[in-house]
Amino acid sequence: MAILEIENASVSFGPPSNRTDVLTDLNLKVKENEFVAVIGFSGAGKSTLMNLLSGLQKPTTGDVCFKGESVKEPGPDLGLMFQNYSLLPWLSVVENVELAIKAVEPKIAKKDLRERAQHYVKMVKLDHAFDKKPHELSGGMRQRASLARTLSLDPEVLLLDEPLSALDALTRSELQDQILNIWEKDRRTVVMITNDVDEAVLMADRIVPLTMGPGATLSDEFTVNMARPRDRHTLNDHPEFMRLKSEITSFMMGLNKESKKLGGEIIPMPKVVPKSFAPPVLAPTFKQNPVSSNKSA
Ligand SMILES: Nc1ncnc2c1ncn2[C@@H]1O[C@H](COP(=O)(O)OP(=O)(O)OP(=O)(O)O)[C@@H](O)[C@H]1O
Repeated sequence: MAILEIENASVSFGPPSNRTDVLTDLNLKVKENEFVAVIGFSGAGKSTLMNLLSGLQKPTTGDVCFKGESVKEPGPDLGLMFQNYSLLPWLSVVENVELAIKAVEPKIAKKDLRERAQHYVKMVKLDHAFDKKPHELSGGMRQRASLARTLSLDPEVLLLDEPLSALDALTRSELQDQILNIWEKDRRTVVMITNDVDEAVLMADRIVPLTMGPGATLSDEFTVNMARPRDRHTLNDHPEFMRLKSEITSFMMGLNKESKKLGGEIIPMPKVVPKSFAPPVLAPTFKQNPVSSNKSA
């Protein structure tokens, strides 16, 4: 049975007279302990999809179910890590995590609260930055703090919205490994949004492409039949990795071409002719150069 399921869902914004259909006919079944990557272009509706899964966004039609029950609102079982960290700037790393824990366990004792928060901060290897405020952290450290905060809710499903998008290649690899370690050790279920094909093949069991918007939908998935742990250093010699990478990349490029063909309506611009481009004539403000005036004399 699926732990998380989207059934024929769509999401539209705006009044009927000016409606934007962002997602249409979505169907997805995520099994317990699975790692599913959703891959899509910028603006396709990836964050809207994550909001839908987490209960932050209600479907316009259809349903989203967690363990067979309709998801009505966000809750600790579905832990969403946002793309833009969203840490509170006046709180330290450990206090940001404490705030999340207190939201689900308001009566937790102060000592337990600190211990629990520290446990998650250590898990993402930020021990050296317990008391630092977000502005004192690098982008990668903020991503880690944000991940620690999501993990501290102890969610059954981790919903990661492009968690590594703002990172340089080295930090990105390091955090990919940390997410995989946490997933493997705690056997959680993960749905991760990414726009990086290599990352999706390295990390996921299944990769589901999101087509281009408006009215984006999930297309047929790619199954990653590669044993774990996957060694990033030898991936480029792995025939299955190369095959999948090439197939997914061609598929995504095909989507891009298709959407350019469809979205080609050209709106004619009104013919506006400026009166004049000539600069205004200004009165001379400089004195005549005495040397040149001597020469001409
Ligand atoms: N609350 C809203 N009201 C109206 N339109 C919205 C709303 N939220 C999202 N949209 C529109 O839905 C579309 C998809 O947005 P979304 O943020 O889900 O895309 P995305 O794939 O996550 O983009 P990116 O990769 O750039 O973050 C965009 O055209 C956006 O303008």
